Amino acid sequence: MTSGKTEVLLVGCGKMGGALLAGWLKGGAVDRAVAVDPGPGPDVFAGDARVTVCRSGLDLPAGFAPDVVVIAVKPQMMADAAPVYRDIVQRGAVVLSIAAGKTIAHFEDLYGAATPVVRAMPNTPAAIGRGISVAVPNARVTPAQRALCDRLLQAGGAVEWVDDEALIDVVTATSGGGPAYVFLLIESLAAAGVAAGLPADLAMKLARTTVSGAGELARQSSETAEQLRKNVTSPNGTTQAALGVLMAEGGVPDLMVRAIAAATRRSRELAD
Ligand SMILES: NC(=O)C1=CN([C@@H]2O[C@H](COP(=O)(O)OP(=O)(O)OC[C@H]3O[C@@H](n4cnc5c(N)ncnc54)[C@H](O)[C@@H]3O)[C@@H](O)[C@H]2O)C=CC1
Ligand SMILES: O=C(O)[C@@H]1CCC=N1
Repeated sequence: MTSGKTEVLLVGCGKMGGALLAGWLKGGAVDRAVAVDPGPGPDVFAGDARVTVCRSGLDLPAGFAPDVVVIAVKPQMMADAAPVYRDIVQRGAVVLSIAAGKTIAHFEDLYGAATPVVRAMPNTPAAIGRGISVAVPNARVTPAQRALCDRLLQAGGAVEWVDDEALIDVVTATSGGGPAYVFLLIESLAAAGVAAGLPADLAMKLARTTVSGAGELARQSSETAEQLRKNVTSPNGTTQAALGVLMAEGGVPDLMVRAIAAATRRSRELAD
């Protein structure tokens, strides 16, 4: 922090890092950001005077001492991307990682055991301020650093903090990847409508509007999801006929358990 200003180093400015940066700039959470990415991701921010784009971590502006280093590269790129920031982290920055699987211990090994690290898992609705993140700090994170990370994550929507890092793998499986499951629902609903005879554009409009409308209703309503489902389901009606298929053994509830277990396992594998 320079005279009360918040300075961020963003490592990886792709879909998730870019969405977060857009939110920080829009909400004024960040006064200066240096975005490092060898690809075109940060180019859309080049016209913003608060943003400096670097193609490599070796080209950082001289004397740059950010308050926080946000790690937003793919876990598979971590070994290439992250080590170069050791000096800058050791100057006092908190590390905020949103990478799937990579543990707090991974960053302590990389940057030193005394490094303050927050491991967080956001999701892509952060791009419209409607995401949700879950974060866990290590013991080195000061209250001010935690508050800073909270502000940065809040630019993308809601934030929850937990103490048990193992939960982050399950969060990754549930809300991190969750938007993809919902988009698959839209795709599947539209394709099934087409298979049953609807024109493709009408089927997609019905699927997209129904899923987003139901999502908004779930957000605004005080009723449980189960009750909202029952409100649609007339006894012995059409929805009940469909749910008899979707909720049968091996149907959506069972599939979801298997899907979340598979993603959680994968998150744990990505730790290495
Ligand atoms: N996409 C999603 O829904 C979510 C992704 N994440 C996590 O966010 C991280 C990034 O994922 P995405 O944004 O989806 O991927 P992405 O591929 O869109 O972005 C990654 C960016 O890193 C850049 N990059 C590659 N090597 C680099 C290096 N050496 N230095 C700096 N930048 C480098 C790439 O050019 C790319 O722009 C991953 O660790 C992922 O687990 C977390 C939550 C949700
Ligand atoms: O698929 C992934 O590995 C990342 C983490 C959660 C969403 N995307």
